[in-house]
Amino acid sequence: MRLALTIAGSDSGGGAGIQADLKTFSAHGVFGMSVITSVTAQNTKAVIGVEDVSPEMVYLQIKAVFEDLPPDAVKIGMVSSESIIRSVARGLDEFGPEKVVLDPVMISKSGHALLKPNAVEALKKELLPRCLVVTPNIPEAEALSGMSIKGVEDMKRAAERIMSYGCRAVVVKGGHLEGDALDVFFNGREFRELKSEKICTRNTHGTGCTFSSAVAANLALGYDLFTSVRLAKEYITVAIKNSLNIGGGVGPVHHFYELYRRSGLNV
Ligand SMILES: Nc1ncnc2c1ncn2[C@@H]1O[C@H](COP(=O)(O)OP(=O)(O)OP(=O)(O)O)[C@@H](O)[C@H]1O
Ligand SMILES: Cc1ncc(COP(=O)(O)O)c(N)n1
Repeated sequence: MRLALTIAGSDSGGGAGIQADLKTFSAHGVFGMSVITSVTAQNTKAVIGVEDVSPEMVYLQIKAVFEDLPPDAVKIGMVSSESIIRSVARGLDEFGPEKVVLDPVMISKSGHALLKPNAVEALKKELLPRCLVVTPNIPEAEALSGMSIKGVEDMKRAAERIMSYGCRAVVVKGGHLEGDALDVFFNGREFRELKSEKICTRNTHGTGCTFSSAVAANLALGYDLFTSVRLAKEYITVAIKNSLNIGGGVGPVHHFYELYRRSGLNV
């Protein structure tokens, strides 16, 4: 059995964060483990409360997992504050996982800040250099690169700037731009574009969390980095196509559709 760890925030509504990550790991047949950085009270409509876990407790969860169940890949999502970022960096340094995927979560789909504005610099300095791949959406890539992004050429320039912080690859996700859902992969040598048709739905809660944890699951399964990203793009596209119209706001993507379909169960 391959093992994957998510270090992220809890979403009580089950659509994003830790909950989306664990569902994604299970759908890939990978054993999922979690380090909870923050507890959010949220649903499809809003985030109504956020309480951070103490930095020491974040570190202890990492230690407990690595000392007994060393993961084959790690995904990092919401890390909220500078002190939590430092605890995660301490854990990564101590246990040295090679395959780390960072989804630099900043703002929820419902518009709530999930990263303190003064923590962006810590994210760049402390976490980017310790990651194999970073997967920002357009606003996150703008914040990390300090440039505005209007199209694919800007996505490529931003990816180059983000690489300069020391990660080994970047995927700039284009879900927030008009037109096709086009993502740009850059590994410092070549750019590759991953394109799918834009699916017309408002139910896209948790797309970024799901995409990055699918990349981590594929890395844990032993695929190379670009194959892991390409398979994750296929996974998120099916998950959005079958997203769930539940709740009164932005509904979640559907993780088990492909699994159910293959096993002949009705969904
Ligand atoms: N409507 C859509 N149709 C098809 N693919 C989409 C759609 N929206 C997003 N995607 C794809 O989903 C993945 C996640 O991209 P997105 O830009 O939504 O991330 P995100 O904003 O970080 O998500 P989140 O809001 O959950 O943090 C990317 O591969 C993107 O191309
Ligand atoms: C705990 C947590 N982590 C990440 C997101 C981002 O997901 P989205 O942008 O789809 O709201 C979220 N809403 N909550």
